[in-house]
Amino acid sequence: MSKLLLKGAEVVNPGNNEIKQQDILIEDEEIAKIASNIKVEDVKKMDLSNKLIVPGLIDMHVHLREPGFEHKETIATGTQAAAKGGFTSVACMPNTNPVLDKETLIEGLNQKIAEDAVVNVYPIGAITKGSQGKELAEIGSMSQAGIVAVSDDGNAVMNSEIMRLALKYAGDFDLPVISHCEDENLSGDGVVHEGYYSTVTGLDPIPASSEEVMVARDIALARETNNPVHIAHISTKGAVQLVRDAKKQGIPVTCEATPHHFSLTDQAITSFSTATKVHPPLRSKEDVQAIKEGLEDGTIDVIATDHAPHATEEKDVEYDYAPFGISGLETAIALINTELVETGVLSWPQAVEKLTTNPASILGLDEGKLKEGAVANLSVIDPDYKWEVKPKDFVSKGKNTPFADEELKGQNIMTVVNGEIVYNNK
Ligand SMILES: NC(=O)N[C@@H](CC(=O)O)C(=O)O
Ligand SMILES: [Zn+2]
Ligand SMILES: [Zn+2]
Repeated sequence: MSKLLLKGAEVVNPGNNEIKQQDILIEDEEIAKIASNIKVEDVKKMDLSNKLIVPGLIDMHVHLREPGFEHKETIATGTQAAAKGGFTSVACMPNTNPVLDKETLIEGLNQKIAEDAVVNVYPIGAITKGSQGKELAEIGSMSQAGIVAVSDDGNAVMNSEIMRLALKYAGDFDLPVISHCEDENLSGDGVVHEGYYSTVTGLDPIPASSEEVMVARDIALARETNNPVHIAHISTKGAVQLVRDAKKQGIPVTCEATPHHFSLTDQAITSFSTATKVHPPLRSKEDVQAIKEGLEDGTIDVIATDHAPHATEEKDVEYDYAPFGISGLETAIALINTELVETGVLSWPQAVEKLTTNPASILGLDEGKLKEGAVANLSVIDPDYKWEVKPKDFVSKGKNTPFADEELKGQNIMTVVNGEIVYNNK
């Protein structure tokens, strides 16, 4: 039996908002014991004092790009980036080529995951065939193949009747619908948030209403069907308020925010760097403040990276022509620590809840808790570690980050998946 004893770490328990100094003993793939001062013989020991141990983090929104866009990312490189970032599980979006819209494609992906992934990967299936928004995809049979949600992420489901049917149909299989909220007519050819900085840069604007009308629509559909909708990458003040009000009425809606949307405002676009081009666009100072308030008061359930890697040559073009997306897995923990924990917006247990138990409950995963007898999925975070973001050091193929050369504090230093150390920088 292989045994590993993690000694003296600050163990973060999201459930009861506490941090407690404890040892954790891992035997094979299980957490055998959590207690203070565990004494055992014949064991590999690691001193982790002043480090945090958190339940394996779950990123419920990543783009792994396989099949079809292997030049941007693969299951191998994307999951290695996840492991480095402290994530032991990711849910991957179906906007690949072909779009993951049927059982055989999910089965093919599962095969690839079994061969190449270093962390747990849960596929998300498309809502509509080809994510074209016209006809429902084979949600029922994809559910047999193990998808954890459906989404046409990257595209809006513009037809409200299709979205209503999707909610009902997905509900029959207990699958949440993850909505990329964007009214494509309002977005038009826009590339940045509509406001002061779109005016001064002359870049084409995307109004906040493009997101908000769809959030309002999806809330109405969730109320009517009583099936859960999860709003991806929420980014505006108005959208946060809509979700807050909906939750008060008991409507089954949840939402997530990304690190880039709580860390950066649209001022960043004045660099004209295509690394700042993302869907939804980086928003105003007031919107960023509202995201932080939503995280703090629980309106925003989840922090997810929306890891959207693109090849350097694809981003190395004029702003209008670059693809939307930010490579996020390897900077998430540092941004959460720097922007939310150090500033008092969230405690570590509160942040960890949005990275473990909350996404697990939305996706129906039996994960996200450190407890004896559970599979050993955990990460070790050094909250004091200062480092500079160097995209060339990313293990993701996507070097597209707007945080290049920034000094951040906090980083994941070790990741354990199913009892095995898959990343170690201790
Ligand atoms: N977020 C992005 O800017 N891009 C995503 C699609 C998406 O999440 O909508 C991508 O697949 O590149
Ligand atoms: Zn999206
Ligand atoms: Zn996405």
